[in-house]
Amino acid sequence: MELIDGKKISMEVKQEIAAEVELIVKAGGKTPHLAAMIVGHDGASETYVAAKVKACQMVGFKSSEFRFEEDITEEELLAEIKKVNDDNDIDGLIVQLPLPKHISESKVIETIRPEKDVDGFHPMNVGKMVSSLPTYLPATPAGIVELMKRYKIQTSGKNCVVIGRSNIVGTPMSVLMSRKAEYGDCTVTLCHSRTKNIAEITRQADIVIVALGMKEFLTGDMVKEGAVVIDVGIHRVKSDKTKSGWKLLGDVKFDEVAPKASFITPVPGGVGPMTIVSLLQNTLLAAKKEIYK
Ligand SMILES: Nc1nc(=O)c2c([nH]1)NC[C@@H]1CN(c3ccc(C(=O)N[C@@H](CCC(=O)O)C(=O)O)cc3)C=[N+]21
Repeated sequence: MELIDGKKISMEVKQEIAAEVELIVKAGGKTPHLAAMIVGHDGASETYVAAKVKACQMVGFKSSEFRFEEDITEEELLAEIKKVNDDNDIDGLIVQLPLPKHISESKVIETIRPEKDVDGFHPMNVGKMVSSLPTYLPATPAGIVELMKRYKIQTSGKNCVVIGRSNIVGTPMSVLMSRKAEYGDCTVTLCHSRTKNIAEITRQADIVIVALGMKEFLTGDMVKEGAVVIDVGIHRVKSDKTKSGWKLLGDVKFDEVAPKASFITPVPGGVGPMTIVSLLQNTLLAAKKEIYK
């Protein structure tokens, strides 16, 4: 079993991005600028946005945070997004999800200009992805692909099972793994809450990508010997064994699955750090105007 070290790979990619930013700035180009909007005071969102700000600093990007109270109206939030759309200094914008119930996520996503949608959530960019056109790939799936590429994991012709059909992970992940591109080329099965006999399906998988948001869902008996296992889940649970009193668990029962896996991502230190790196990569593409000229 080999552990896929997302922390280490994310550092390597950040160094590559930093080197490129340095060249761009030396040549008189624009410093890439990523903006994040966050509504309310959710703990996990705070951690994530703080990590994003730190990552921007590491690679030499400018970053901005826009914070709003839980009771901001949808109209007000959309107006704020339009301001960022028109701000020529800002290359990329992400609006931290989930949003309070009175705000429509799809309206928010559709208000972000596709040129600045570095999450890759706008229907225009989703459509381009599905059509194999150049676009910003959704951050988590793109990070997973980057990890598997760097560990030289062969995917062509393999059986890939994705568990979870969210717009931000499961659905785009299944698209990326199935398409005929320089990576992917798998036979993909997308499982979800209505799937029958899920263990029977996952036992056929050469690659299992688990993104359903249920703590320790994938158990040892559900995977075959030698499978590649990618854990997208992140759950904070109480623990009396750690200094902070908390620990993180994934969607995979790590201790049972790891001994059977050929490669496996840990939580933390697997997929999470790569999500942030993908946002940086997309922001660099946005600053260079490589997707939308
Ligand atoms: N518009 C939007 N875009 C997102 O990309 C987005 C979002 N909303 N909402 C929430 C999810 C979640 N997400 C994570 C990113 C990094 C870590 C990460 O760095 N995790 C560390 C641990 C961090 C910790 O200690 O909590 C790790 O796994 O090693 C986790 C989760 C991005 N998301």
